[in-house]
Amino acid sequence: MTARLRIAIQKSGRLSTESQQLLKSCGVKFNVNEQRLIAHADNMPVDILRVRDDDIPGLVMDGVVDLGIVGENVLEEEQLERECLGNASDVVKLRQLDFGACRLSLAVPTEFVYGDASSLEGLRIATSYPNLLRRFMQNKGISYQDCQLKGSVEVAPRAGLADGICDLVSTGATLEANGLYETEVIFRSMACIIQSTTPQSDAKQALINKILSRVNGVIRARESKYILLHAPTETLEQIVALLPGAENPTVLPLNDETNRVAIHAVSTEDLFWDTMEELTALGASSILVMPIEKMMG
Ligand SMILES: Nc1ncnc2c1ncn2[C@@H]1O[C@H](COP(=O)(O)OP(=O)(O)OP(=O)(O)O)[C@@H](O)[C@H]1O
Ligand SMILES: O=P(O)(O)OC[C@H]1O[C@H](OP(=O)(O)OP(=O)(O)O)[C@H](O)[C@@H]1O
Ligand SMILES: [Mg+2]
Repeated sequence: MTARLRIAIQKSGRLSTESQQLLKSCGVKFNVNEQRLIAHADNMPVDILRVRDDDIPGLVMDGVVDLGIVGENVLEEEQLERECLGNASDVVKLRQLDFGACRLSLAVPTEFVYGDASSLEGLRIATSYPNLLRRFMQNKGISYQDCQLKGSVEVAPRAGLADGICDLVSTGATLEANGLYETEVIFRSMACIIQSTTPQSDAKQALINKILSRVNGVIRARESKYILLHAPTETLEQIVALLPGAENPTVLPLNDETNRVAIHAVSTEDLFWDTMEELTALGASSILVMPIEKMMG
């Protein structure tokens, strides 16, 4: 009997819904019970472990689970931490995913006059990412005082705990709400899927390859659109040139029309309103932009 593949995802937080959605889109059928930390897929030998995101890199590095979905920020921080302690920190990053975009940034109170990172020389910086912060400051040759907090880092300056912070930013709304401004990006991050370096049985590796190939297909499909339109033959070339990434569209005749054709194309990018307007100006009509559910080959 094949041992079940174990995949760790965040239990609840910024990555949990999209991690579950991604696996479901790859055909892994499971139901999450809020009380249970493990969900068994009923159509594949796959178990989903729902844990704190900070624990995911370690679980993969230690071979407790086979795959994990986690932010690159958390992965990099854990790798630096383990390297610092002289512990093994190997994982294989299978691919970056298309969600969880954020950046780890330095930020200071609005009234702080910031020139460059050396403005923080000798000051206290609050962070949940002490290793990423240390690497950045060491590379710049700047010394500072470390104030490690697990959460609510943004309130540290106002609470008198620190002079600046190093924390995750996406829209910047949290910084603004706390009277801080972003001064320096030290790490850019997306969610990623990682694999343990522990050798797998052939059956398990085949299942990992299958899931990865489906992940690739799901993400390619999400990044693509199926476009249908009618075009005058005389502006056909200009119209095709406007369709992003659609090098070889299908061109079909229209019933009872000699000077207009139908174009079917897969575009690797979304078609924005501006392009739609340019297409119409070139005589295109009946323009349909449709989502693609799956892609392969
Ligand atoms: N504002 C954001 N926008 C997008 N992605 C984010 C944002 N903040 C964090 N992330 C990404 O999502 C991951 C999880 O963020 P979240 O805030 O849910 O973590 P957490 O509070 O540490 O959760 P846990 O309880 O699992 O430890 C982060 O490590 C980062 O990769
Ligand atoms: O720039 P913004 O769009 O405001 O996002 C940044 C905030 O998002 C994350 O926290 P989250 O809201 O996930 O809550 P948490 O602090 O409980 O993890 C992060 O830790 C920041 O606090
Ligand atoms: Mg966490």
